[in-house]
Amino acid sequence: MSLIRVDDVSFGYTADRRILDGVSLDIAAGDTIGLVGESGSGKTTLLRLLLGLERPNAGSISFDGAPLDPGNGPFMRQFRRQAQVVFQDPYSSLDPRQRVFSIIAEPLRSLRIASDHAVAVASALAAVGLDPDTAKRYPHQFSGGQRQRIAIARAIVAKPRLLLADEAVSALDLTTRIRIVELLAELSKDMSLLFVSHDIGVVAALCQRIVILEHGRIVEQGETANVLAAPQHSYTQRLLASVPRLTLKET
Ligand SMILES: Nc1ncnc2c1ncn2[C@@H]1O[C@H](COP(=O)(O)OP(=O)(O)OP(=O)(O)O)[C@@H](O)[C@H]1O
Repeated sequence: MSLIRVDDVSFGYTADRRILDGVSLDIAAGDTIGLVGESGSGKTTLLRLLLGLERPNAGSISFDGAPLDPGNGPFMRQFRRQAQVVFQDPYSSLDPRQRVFSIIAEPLRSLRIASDHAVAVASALAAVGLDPDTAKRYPHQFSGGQRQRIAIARAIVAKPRLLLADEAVSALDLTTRIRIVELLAELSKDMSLLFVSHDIGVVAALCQRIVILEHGRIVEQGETANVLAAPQHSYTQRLLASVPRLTLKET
């Protein structure tokens, strides 16, 4: 069964401009999906709809078979526990005034999860390959790659079933990017992953399926290897021709 199902969704921030147009997408347990498109194609907007931060103007989104209704508080609390997000910029996404422990434990507090927070934070730090001592320090004491690991630890501390990553490696240098992609690949064994990126090379290394968005419409989707080997749509062909390739082996 679908974890998230997007059914013929259209959306505009204003009435006069449609950003997403008839988008349908299924994310099942265990899926790793790369959502690719040029800047402005609507990737982040789709992610905002998936998070319940915006409502579709037409069509529907469901999670675990139930409508994703931002107005339904108890449902959204359950949903937020199960779907977490990592953003692009590890410098602005972590509160500089809080210690790392408090940052990572934030979803446990806000979702009122009554686990042992110290144990959960230690386990999340271990999962992202950071030393337990990290918890006592502040974000400014870490590099961009380490900060992104902290942001990922926060996203996985409540053991979500779906991780949404919005250009989560784009701000990192090449070597760090490869490490974080490897980390996400490891974590995706235990959760579904929707990885938003303009970088087809990273998606090729990480995602089993690829979805291509052009001007708010899905123009092509399928197994990444098949789509990349024989892109059917002219937009995908253009994207492939213009984006430099990156594979995990290029270290
Ligand atoms: N809050 C907003 N109000 C009005 N228009 C918006 C808003 N956010 C985004 N847009 C517009 O929606 C369109 C799609 O933006 P979106 O951020 O979803 O694209 P994207 O594919 O994620 O781009 P990028 O790769 O540059 O992040 C753009 O034209 C953008 O200007």
